[in-house]
Amino acid sequence: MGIEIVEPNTCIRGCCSSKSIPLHLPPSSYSLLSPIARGAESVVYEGTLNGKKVAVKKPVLSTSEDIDKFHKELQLLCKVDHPGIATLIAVHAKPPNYMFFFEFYESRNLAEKLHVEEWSPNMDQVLAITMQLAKALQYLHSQGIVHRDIKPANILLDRELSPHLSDFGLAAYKETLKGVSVETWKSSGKPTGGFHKKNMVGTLIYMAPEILKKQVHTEKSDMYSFGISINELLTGVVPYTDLRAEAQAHTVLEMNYTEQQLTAAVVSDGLRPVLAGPDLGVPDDISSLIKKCWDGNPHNRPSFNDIVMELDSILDRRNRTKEEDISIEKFSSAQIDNNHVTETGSFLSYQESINWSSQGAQFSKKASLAADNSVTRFWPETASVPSDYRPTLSWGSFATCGRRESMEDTHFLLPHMCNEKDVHMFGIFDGHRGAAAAEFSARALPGFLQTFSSTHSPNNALFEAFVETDIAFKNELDSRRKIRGAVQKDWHPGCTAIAALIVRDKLFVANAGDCRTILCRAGQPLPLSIDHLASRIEERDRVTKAGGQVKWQVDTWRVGVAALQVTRSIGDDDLKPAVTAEPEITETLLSVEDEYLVMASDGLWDVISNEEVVSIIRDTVKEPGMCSKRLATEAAERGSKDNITVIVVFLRPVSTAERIY
Ligand SMILES: Nc1ncnc2c1ncn2[C@@H]1O[C@H](COP(=O)(O)OP(=O)(O)OP(=O)(O)O)[C@@H](O)[C@H]1O
Ligand SMILES: [Mn+2]
Ligand SMILES: [Mn+2]
Repeated sequence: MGIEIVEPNTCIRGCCSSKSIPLHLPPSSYSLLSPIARGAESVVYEGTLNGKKVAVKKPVLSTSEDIDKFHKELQLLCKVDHPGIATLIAVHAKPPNYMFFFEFYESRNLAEKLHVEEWSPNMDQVLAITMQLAKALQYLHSQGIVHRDIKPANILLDRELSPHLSDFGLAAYKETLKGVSVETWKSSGKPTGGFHKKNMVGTLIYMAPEILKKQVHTEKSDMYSFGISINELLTGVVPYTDLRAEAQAHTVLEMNYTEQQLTAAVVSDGLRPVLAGPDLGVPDDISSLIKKCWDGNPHNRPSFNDIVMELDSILDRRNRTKEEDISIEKFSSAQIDNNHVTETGSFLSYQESINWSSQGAQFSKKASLAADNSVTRFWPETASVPSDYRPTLSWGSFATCGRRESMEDTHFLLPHMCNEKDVHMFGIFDGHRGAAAAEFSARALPGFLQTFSSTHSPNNALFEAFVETDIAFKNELDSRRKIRGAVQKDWHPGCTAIAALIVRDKLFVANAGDCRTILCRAGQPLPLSIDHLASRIEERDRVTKAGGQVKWQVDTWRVGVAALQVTRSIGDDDLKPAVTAEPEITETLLSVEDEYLVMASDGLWDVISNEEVVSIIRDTVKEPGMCSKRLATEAAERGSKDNITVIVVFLRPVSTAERIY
């Protein structure tokens, strides 16, 4: 890229040097644009270097130990060069600015790709990624380097979706690890915490049992994390938050465990995530390779030389059977074509075949197309004194139909909405009289919000988005009602809805119905919505004034002939306008005291109080998906009879130490 290497090309201490990577940059050659990730140990920016888009990793350096760490990471990065490893282009290794400049990888990290975008790769893509990673690790190990933090969040994908291993913050030379063991440490007499922080590195769910047992970290632990990560790639679920639990693993997977219990289960009971198997179309040879990688005994795990060889022969076998398949396919598709004409009409009835999600998505698409025409951004920064505070988000969700036969809850997760780095939105919809309204709204509402973002304040945009979603759904139903037999005339599906919108340091929660959002602030739950139930006097009055009927029926106050318990909703057009779609909205200024948000459908709040939610999370691995699952499972155990959907959004970075214990 034509950056001149200024001799001597060494760091200021002289411990790092490189022939090809410039270690000194003229300040005019680079600039930092916006931050794209805030980790526990660094901030990663999008930036430019000599006009080229790059990722700039700027470690947080507060102690001299941190600076040692920077030099250690740099020494390693100067040594490695492999297509499966994130490419270091240049470095600024002089005080006060310590920065790594990396090739920019456009398609995010694998964790976001799988769990935020909900990407489901096909088997060819999985195998290509697995092979490239295995080769990168084979190379690293051949150089005597152990990575120690292999996990999907540290696997970056380029445009072609090829993986590049990144984050050498914990990597080390094999021989330097040999000196550290529980024995040598014990004699030094330091408190236990120090040992854990320094040596129990990585993220709990990817950690090999020997590390959890506080034995020494060897290169064999990389194979373990590799196995867990590839299994996650195949199943698409975060380890131990799996719905597809097999009977034998089920007891522990009920999520009734704390970090310590999970550790104990992994170490002593040999607990592992549910293995990707034939039900997902995963061939046996791949399943058994994963099993070998996560064997409890490090000596039984294959080396990366073995793994690459095994993958080679798996790919080989696959290519051969593919050739056979193609000839079979040609034959059978010809047959289907012949039958096609006679078969029409024998499919599902029309009513069943309406896909309400995609109807909603169409509205969303139309709305966003309209919004794209204006160049305006989402609520651009105004002149009025904005605070510097920006929450650092991580999010996860869990949804289960619980004891019900069908699932009528839906939700959406839209962090960094429309590529706005400081605008995020999350929502839950709890359907009744069918799932149609919930399915429609989860897709339509974000699109409407977007349309109003250029003309309305966040408050008003949320309000209008709820109202417009309700109108769009009614129109959609009405037009179906005109087609004979399309939908039943007396069918009036509805849903409650809650949406949380974060715009920089402000949080807006809009609610219609009995989903609920709480904020954990300085360890205490702060409710951000009030349930709209007919049992509330104000709501009962409002409904009656608007022409609705509220009666005590069976066990509680209910609205109309439909006997609805909630007094606000989207849909329910037989009860409009009394049961309004107009939300109540709260506005909260966020600050460092704010820890996380919990949003959930009434299936959770029926049996768990706000305070209990906070104390359960206190006791759970600080991973939002796990917290969500733990809460939902707890609610199910306590006898909740409803569908349960939970979203947890952390607002502060969770340090590596907290993630472990
Ligand atoms: N070269 C890159 N191109 C695009 N995105 C990147 C790049 N490097 C890092 N990122 C983004 O920044 C995130 C954090 O990077 P990295 O893991 O190197 O930082 P960290 O501070 O060590 O984080 P952690 O909290 O995981 O220890 C990555 O998960 C990825 O989303
Ligand atoms: Mn990382
Ligand atoms: Mn790191």
